Amino acid sequence: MDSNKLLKVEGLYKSYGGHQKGRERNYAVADINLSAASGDFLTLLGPSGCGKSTTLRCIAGLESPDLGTITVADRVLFSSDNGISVRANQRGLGMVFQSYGIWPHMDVYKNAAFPLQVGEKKNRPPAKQIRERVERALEVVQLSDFAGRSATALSGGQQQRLALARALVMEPPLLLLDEPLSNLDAKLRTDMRFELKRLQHEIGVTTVYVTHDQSEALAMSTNIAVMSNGKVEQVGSPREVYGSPAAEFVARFVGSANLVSGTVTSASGDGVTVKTPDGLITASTTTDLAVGADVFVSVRPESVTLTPAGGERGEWEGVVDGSAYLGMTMEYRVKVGDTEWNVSGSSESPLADGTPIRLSFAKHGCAAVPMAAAS
Ligand SMILES: Nc1ncnc2c1ncn2[C@@H]1O[C@H](COP(=O)(O)OP(=O)(O)OP(=O)(O)O)[C@@H](O)[C@H]1O
Repeated sequence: MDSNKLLKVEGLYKSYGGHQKGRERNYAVADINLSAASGDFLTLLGPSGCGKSTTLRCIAGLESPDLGTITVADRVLFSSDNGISVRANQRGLGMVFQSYGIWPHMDVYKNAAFPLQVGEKKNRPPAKQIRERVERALEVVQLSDFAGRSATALSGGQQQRLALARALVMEPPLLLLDEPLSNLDAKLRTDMRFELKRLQHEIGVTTVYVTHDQSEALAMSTNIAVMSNGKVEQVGSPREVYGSPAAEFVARFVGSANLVSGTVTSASGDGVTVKTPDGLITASTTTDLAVGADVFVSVRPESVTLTPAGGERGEWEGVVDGSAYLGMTMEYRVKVGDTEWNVSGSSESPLADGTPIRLSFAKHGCAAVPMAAAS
């Protein structure tokens, strides 16, 4: 793994509830390998229970892993091989969780200053430095004008920013955020997405972010680790995991892709042709797929073009089975053979339900992934 990385998680395993002799250990996360370069925004994305929070809590020092190594800025925080386990409050990391943990009896300034004022007096920074750091953090999150206000008199978004300020006063090398936007209403959540990304970029603090919301992950991250069942399925840029999923789970979970099964009939470089019951389709792939391999082709709704069809039935012909007007775009349900497809199209000249149509595909929106053994 690259030694220039600010965060390195290697071979991380964590099980809960002890181990019963003779039974196979049940890992909440197993063999997690992750890294983040300085300034990266790494998101752990996956469905409930896949192990995102466990991974984050192991990095924070709130859980003790069974095995593995965790290094931040060349400092080993945990190593099962070397018996190292630095306590959470000694790791110097910034954390914000779903419940912001803001003290209701303190004003905004005192809340932000709190982490610098706890602990033994001899370890605290001098008062002048505390003041400067708190003022800087409140300025970054644009709460300077609220310093004297009671924390309970803040809106949800302002409380979220205060929690962030409190994590930033420590000037941590790494910021850990566990679903910090999940308590906000939909509109504020979208606003805070931009805000958080702007802040993170401005401060340049390396961030690990946990969410199950794929649009949040796509909008904010430099890298996304897609997790399922305690494992990392793929790590890549938002464009990579959305446009070139490497595994069936990723294709299903990220975006609302159509998955069509078929067999590879020709393979060249990074492209394959796949025979499906409804026709041939050309797709890109990031995995080595041989002729004869069973695959799924993931086709993004926006990569399909619908044109009215008539006369003889041929390849990739179907019927509009439902539609929804979404302003700029139309969302269509299209019946092709036995399958229902999701297709988005322009709302300028909408197609009526029951219209016979032909589907064509943009190759860059079609990605072939190996069929998972269990499916
Ligand atoms: N304290 C615990 N004791 C026992 N099992 C736990 C504990 N915490 C988590 N688990 C289990 O470990 C697995 C991973 O949980 P984790 O909270 O890491 O998932 P997650 O992806 O963060 O889910 P969510 O999005 O719902 O928070 C789950 O099966 C969960 O039930």
